[in-house]
Amino acid sequence: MIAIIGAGRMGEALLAGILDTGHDPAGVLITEARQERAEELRERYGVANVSAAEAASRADTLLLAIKPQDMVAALNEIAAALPPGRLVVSVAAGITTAVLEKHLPPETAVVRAMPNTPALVGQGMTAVAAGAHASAEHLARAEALLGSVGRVLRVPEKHMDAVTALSGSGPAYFYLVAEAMIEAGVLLGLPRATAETLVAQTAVGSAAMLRDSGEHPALLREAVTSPGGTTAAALRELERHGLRSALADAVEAAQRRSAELSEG
Ligand SMILES: NC(=O)C1=CN([C@@H]2O[C@H](COP(=O)(O)OP(=O)(O)OC[C@H]3O[C@@H](n4cnc5c(N)ncnc54)[C@H](OP(=O)(O)O)[C@@H]3O)[C@@H](O)[C@H]2O)C=CC1
Ligand SMILES: O=C(O)[C@@H]1CCC=N1
Repeated sequence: MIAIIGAGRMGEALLAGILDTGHDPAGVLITEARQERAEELRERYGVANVSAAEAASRADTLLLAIKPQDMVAALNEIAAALPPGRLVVSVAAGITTAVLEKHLPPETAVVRAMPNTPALVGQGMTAVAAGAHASAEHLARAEALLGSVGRVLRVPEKHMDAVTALSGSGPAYFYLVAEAMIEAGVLLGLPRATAETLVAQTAVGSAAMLRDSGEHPALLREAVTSPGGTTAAALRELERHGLRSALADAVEAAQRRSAELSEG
């Protein structure tokens, strides 16, 4: 039995992705504070909403997808009802395995994970790091669960804030670029629907080549850039506006924020 504590945007992405892989909804519980939201998820996915204490007592694996700011209160609720031998996986930004362990019964196996929302369509990217009491079997169990909704990479925990800044928040950067490109197409006079189709498929195609061609992105970009052509003219403008340093500053800010969240 799996319990997802906090079925907000990330919790739902994981829930949908896990069920899509053929997992029986009867084997998944959710704990959601708002009744209306719980009812919506029950109707959409056929999963039952239970209290944190019931989830803790019934599920072998607890997946914590609540906001970092709500984490300590939720851990205290869970700890009171958690039998020995359970696995607790947290996807909360910034919350270290040490903080999780501190608020759970001694020796509890915890895994800190950082997924992203493309898990919803089975294309997630998750990094995992084991806590002090998680065995190889626990880590493998967390990897199998998150691997059902995309790729999983083991990283040392000291890299988790950087991972959060790059792949956890990363989809938002791509969506912002997509949004800006669509608006630019509209500015050039394209119908909005046409601009949306052109940008979405260009993103999908570029992502597939980036992942599957084995080529470095710089080489893929060069292949698009014909001498004296349109792409070179566009790229000069992107460089002039500091796209690379804007991204470096952005991921540094996200990493700093992730580290701050662990301070409560
Ligand atoms: N969104 C993303 O792309 C990613 C998010 N994460 C992490 O996932 C976590 C959730 O983020 P996100 O989904 O964006 O946020 P949301 O606010 O959408 O989801 C949090 C959910 O948890 C519920 N909740 C709060 N307290 C409790 C509690 N004690 N018991 C049960 N449910 C509770 C909230 O209910 P209510 O609305 O009523 O408060 C809400 O539905 C965060 O820790 C974030 O760092 C990680 C990777 C990517
Ligand atoms: O914005 C956030 O804090 C969360 C963590 C990674 C993506 N979303």
